[in-house]
Amino acid sequence: MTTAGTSSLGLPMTVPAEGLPERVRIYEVGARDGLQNEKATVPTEVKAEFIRRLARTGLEIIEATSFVHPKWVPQLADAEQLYPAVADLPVELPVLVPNERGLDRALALGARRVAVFASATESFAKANLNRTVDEALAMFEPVVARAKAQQVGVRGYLSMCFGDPWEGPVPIPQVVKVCRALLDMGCDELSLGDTIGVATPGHVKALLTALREAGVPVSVIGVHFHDTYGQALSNTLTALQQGVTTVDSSAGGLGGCPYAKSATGNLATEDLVWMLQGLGIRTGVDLGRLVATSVWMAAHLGRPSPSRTVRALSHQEQ
Ligand SMILES: CC(C)(COP(=O)([O-])OP(=O)([O-])OC[C@H]1O[C@@H](n2cnc3c(N)ncnc32)[C@H](O)[C@@H]1OP(=O)([O-])[O-])[C@@H](O)C(=O)NCCC(=O)NCCSC(=O)C[C@@](C)(O)CC(=O)[O-]
Repeated sequence: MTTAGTSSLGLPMTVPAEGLPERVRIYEVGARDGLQNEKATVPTEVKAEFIRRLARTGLEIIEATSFVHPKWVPQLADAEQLYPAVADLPVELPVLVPNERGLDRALALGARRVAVFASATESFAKANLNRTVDEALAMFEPVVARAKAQQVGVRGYLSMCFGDPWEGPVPIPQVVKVCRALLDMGCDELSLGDTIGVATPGHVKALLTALREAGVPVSVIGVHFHDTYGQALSNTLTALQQGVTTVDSSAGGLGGCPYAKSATGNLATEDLVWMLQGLGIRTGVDLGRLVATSVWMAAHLGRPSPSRTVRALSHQEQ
């Protein structure tokens, strides 16, 4: 590989190998996916400061919160207070909205990017949205239509794309069908969720191949891996080799889903940035600042970050 200077940490940077992108768009989900699962309530001001610090690392997309029913996700019940506290940051701040009620709440605060969240399996659709897969899609249709009419960007998450804790391995055609439905209703982009972290690289390649064959352009696909079996980075690399350039991750590896048994932390943004830097792929993120932010957040949560990179680099600094 050809070298292209050194990274901020003094590591040799390489030019991306053939078949890998020059830049990856990191979609940071720590403040939403990460914090939605915390047992102890995180004060709104701490969440706002977390998002401000994340914005100073160079991250350009920071999912802020969810406008869901507060009884379903009590940890994010402060969305009305949090969103205005960060709305003036010079970054994109998407929010989750499950239905028109959620969209109304988000639009009232000036949100410009929203995300609906579907499931590839009936069990998770019921557990997470109290709906069948089709009923959930019907609930999203007016949300997407109204958002698009106001030039608000819409992401379509799809959970349980690989395995489901109740149903086991998820057939690829079932996943492709819901992806198509989300795109056909007008979603601008998809995020393929390995909600419980059971995917492996071969499965990732097979799903991305099937989506390509079904006419889904890879440019609209993002990947969202959890690290239960330590496969999140391998899965990400496989996705990049298949042409994906949007990767979801969570600062410090925070995360999990309150409605999915065995969902563990997301791919840590630091681990992702470390790998991408080593591959010579640009992200715009300052890894040192990001590690400091996750160490700061971990202190508030009262436990160390599970991210290997956070642990390695924060030990180096001591
Ligand atoms: C979809 C619902 C609301 C259905 O929940 P439901 O109980 O069926 O709601 P409903 O439509 O029957 O309405 C019942 C009451 O809730 C109110 N209500 C209804 N909607 C809202 C709202 N938006 N905001 C505030 N209030 C709301 C509504 O107004 C009504 O109030 P009432 O008339 O009885 O006084 C519920 O199931 C819900 O909020 N679910 C959210 C679950 C969630 O947020 N899960 C985590 C996100 S998904 C995830 O983490 C996975 C992901 C994305 O990261 C990717 C991956 O890893 O796979």
